[in-house]
Amino acid sequence: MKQYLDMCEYILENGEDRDDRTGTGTRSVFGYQTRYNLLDGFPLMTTKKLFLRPIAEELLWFLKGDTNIKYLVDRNVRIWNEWPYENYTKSDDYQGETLEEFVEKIKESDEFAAKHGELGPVYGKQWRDFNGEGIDQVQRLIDGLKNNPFSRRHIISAWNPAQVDKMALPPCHAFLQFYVSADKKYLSCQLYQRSADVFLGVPFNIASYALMTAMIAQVCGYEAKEFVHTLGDAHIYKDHFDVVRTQMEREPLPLSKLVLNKDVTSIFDFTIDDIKLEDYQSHGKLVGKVSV
Ligand SMILES: Nc1nc(=O)c2c([nH]1)NC[C@@H]1CN(c3ccc(C(=O)N[C@@H](CCC(=O)O)C(=O)O)cc3)CN21
Ligand SMILES: O=c1ccn([C@H]2C[C@H](O)[C@@H](COP(=O)(O)O)O2)c(=O)[nH]1
Repeated sequence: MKQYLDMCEYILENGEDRDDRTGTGTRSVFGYQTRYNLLDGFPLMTTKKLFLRPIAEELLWFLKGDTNIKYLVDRNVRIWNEWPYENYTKSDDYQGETLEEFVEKIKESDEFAAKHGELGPVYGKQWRDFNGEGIDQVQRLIDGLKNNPFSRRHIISAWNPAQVDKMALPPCHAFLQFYVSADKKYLSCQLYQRSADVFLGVPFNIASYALMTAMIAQVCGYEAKEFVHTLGDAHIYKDHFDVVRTQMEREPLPLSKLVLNKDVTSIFDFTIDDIKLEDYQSHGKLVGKVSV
């Protein structure tokens, strides 16, 4: 995934240093596009070790229309915990619990999770029930891809101006479009991501949408071809500069292969056991702090 490393280099060399909402500070460029040919292999980063499981669990959580971290916490996926915790520390119920203690309470109590594990109407809600009006964008997408492949309206939007204020974090990967090849063999996907944490978030986002494209392709009778990733504010947090430079010194390795259970015919029927990665090779893990 040389494209990704080239992007890191481009940002470090050409970006402007800016303050940001989290207070960490970033180096950032506006507008950058990378393309991943899914026929070459599955684009899970090879220059640092990642696991597909949390990424796949998060995608299944979106597809369920779920917006409470309990589903993720129950499966030991930690990536969304900081945001409800932030809100909890500001609530009347807060008794000085650490993040770990908070997560333990989410796991143990449905009631606590219902009250404090909600992220608001984030991705899953907008995908499956846009604006709370029963509009299932995923189902419409699937129907459209099957029945009207050459439509230019194969869109999913997580960006909902009427509800962004109610979300713990407004959607970053916000606008998706799909495209069927002229011979009706291949499906491609483009994502517009308004804000991109290039070290932590972007490797997750690439793998997540590559996986989603493969799942949608399977249930619609296509083969996944290309993922086009278009970024708005593409930034590297200051406290990631060193790990990113380390990563840039590493040679990309051959890509892994995604294997989906071929018996699944509805996008809503996939489970984690239907999603397997083969021949994943990577360099060692690289750790960076997540800015909240
Ligand atoms: N600043 C920031 N960056 C993000 O990427 C981000 C947010 N905020 N807020 C919402 C979500 C949460 N995301 C996250 C959060 C944490 C990791 C992370 O820590 N990844 C580790 C592995 C974690 C694990 O496997 O449990 C990594 O090595 O990539 C990744 C994406 C992506 N998003
Ligand atoms: O899927 C995701 C979700 C979030 N991010 C990053 C991008 C930014 O660094 C933060 C969000 O902060 P905003 O101030 O709302 O832009 O999270 C990501 O890269 N991928």
